[in-house]
Amino acid sequence: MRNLSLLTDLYEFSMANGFQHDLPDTQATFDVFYRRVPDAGSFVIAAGLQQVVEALQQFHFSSEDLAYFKQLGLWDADFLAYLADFQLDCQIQAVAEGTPVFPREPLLTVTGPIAQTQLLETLILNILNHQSLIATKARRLTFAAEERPIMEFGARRAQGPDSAIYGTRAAVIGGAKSTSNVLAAKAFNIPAAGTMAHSWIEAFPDELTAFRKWAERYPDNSALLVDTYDVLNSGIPNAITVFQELRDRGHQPVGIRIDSGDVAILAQQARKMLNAAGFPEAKITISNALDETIITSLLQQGAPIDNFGIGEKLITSASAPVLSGVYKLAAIERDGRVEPKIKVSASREKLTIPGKKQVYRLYNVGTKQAFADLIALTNETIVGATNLAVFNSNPLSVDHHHVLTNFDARPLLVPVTLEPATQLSVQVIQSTSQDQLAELPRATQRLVNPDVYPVYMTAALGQLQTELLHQATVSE
Ligand SMILES: Nc1ncnc2c1ncn2[C@@H]1O[C@H](COP(=O)(O)OP(=O)(O)OP(=O)(O)O)[C@@H](O)[C@H]1O
Ligand SMILES: O=P(O)(O)OC[C@H]1O[C@H](OP(=O)(O)OP(=O)(O)O)[C@H](O)[C@@H]1O
Ligand SMILES: O=C(O)c1cccnc1
Repeated sequence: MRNLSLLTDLYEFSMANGFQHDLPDTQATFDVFYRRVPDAGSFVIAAGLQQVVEALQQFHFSSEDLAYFKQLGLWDADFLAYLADFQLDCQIQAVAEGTPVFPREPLLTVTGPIAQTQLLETLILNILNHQSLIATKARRLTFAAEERPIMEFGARRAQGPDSAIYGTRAAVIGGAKSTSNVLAAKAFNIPAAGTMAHSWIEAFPDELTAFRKWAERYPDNSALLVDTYDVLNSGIPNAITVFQELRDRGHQPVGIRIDSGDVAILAQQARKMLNAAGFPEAKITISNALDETIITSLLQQGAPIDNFGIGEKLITSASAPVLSGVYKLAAIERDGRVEPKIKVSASREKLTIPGKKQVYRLYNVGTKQAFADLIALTNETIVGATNLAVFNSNPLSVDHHHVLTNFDARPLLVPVTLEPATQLSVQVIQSTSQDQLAELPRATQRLVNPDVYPVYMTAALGQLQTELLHQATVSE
């Protein structure tokens, strides 16, 4: 496992050095949250916690790191000695991977000595922002595909090895069923899947020979790529010939892949031809720069597609390539006294929510129907109450005050162990993610103009935010 402890911005070290001197014995709590959902969706699928845990388990500085720091000449000997003996002493709380999370609510919190918590900012954001972005994109694609299987095909177009490997992991959390990426398949125990490239077809004297050679070698994995020359006049007729030969030898043909042209029309024609030839069970896979808009359109056109192969638009989240998750100071603590902190900015949207917090998912009583989330201070007790006054957590909201009645509340942030522990498989994460999505109002999940899901703050938290905002603006 790599040590990623230097994968950070220089200023984190510079601040940590200063904190060691100027704020000794000070604990801090930072929150990770985001403000805007990529692709104008309504939620993000949280992903990457496992890799955060692994990075933190490894967090230390080697003798080469220390030699490099010395050479930089920026920090004093005390701080270098502190880094040499570095022992991470932070507590992490986080939502489970695969949880749909909404703007402004913390999906991970870090509490510990302020120098340490500051040092972790960039690394934690790097991991969570990437995987959550790709998991969210995969969820959109899965929604568009109406749960038809998606094969992740993006390794060749990902932005380098890490984004291919961890992007694939995130894609499966978001709903992809298999991957062509062998390293990711092995690392995360994901089904490895694939068909063939055009080069296979081109390398033989003709298409029929290429299909036959493939079927001889892989009689039970005969997904044939039919668009190298002419889908309707050559690709499908040749595939049918080979499927008949396979059946005569006692094998079940898998299907075809179409990778160019008007894939709705070609899939319709292909379905008719395969059915007429006695292969109604042969699957049709489509690929070629697919995204959720194209998939929605293809299904609206009635294209009889069984599987989607999706590469570049998934692995790079091409239409929305950034998730701007942030890491903001929520509180500091000294001599047992907690001091909540707020960041006021010229843009009201960027006002942070102060204090040590918990996030609750609220359900209609006795049901699994979630109707809102609630951010509360950790020292508040949230039970299914009648008449709980709350504030909208969106500083731009107009309907600021609400009263909630009769709900069940489930806390989302749970303690995360940094001790070695059994990992959940990505398939289990995918399936619990789907269960959690099923709890949300369906209209929050649609791809275009989804309903806004309310995220409230308790009255105590709302008042704290208002007070701190007032103090900060008065003291300016
Ligand atoms: N019926 C359709 N409706 C909507 N989008 C489609 C349809 N058929 C294909 N597309 C999409 O349109 C885009 C362009 O398709 P086209 O076949 O022109 O691709 P291309 O990459 O230019 O062709 P080629 O792969 O042969 O070079 C692709 O993203 C493809 O998935
Ligand atoms: O378009 P994407 O969503 O990224 O899906 C992956 C693409 O990668 C392959 O094309 P490529 O031209 O690289 O190789 P090929 O010869 O196998 O078609 C495949 O045929 C898809 O078109
Ligand atoms: O197996 C496939 O069909 C495949 C793999 C990667 C990229 N495009 C297609």
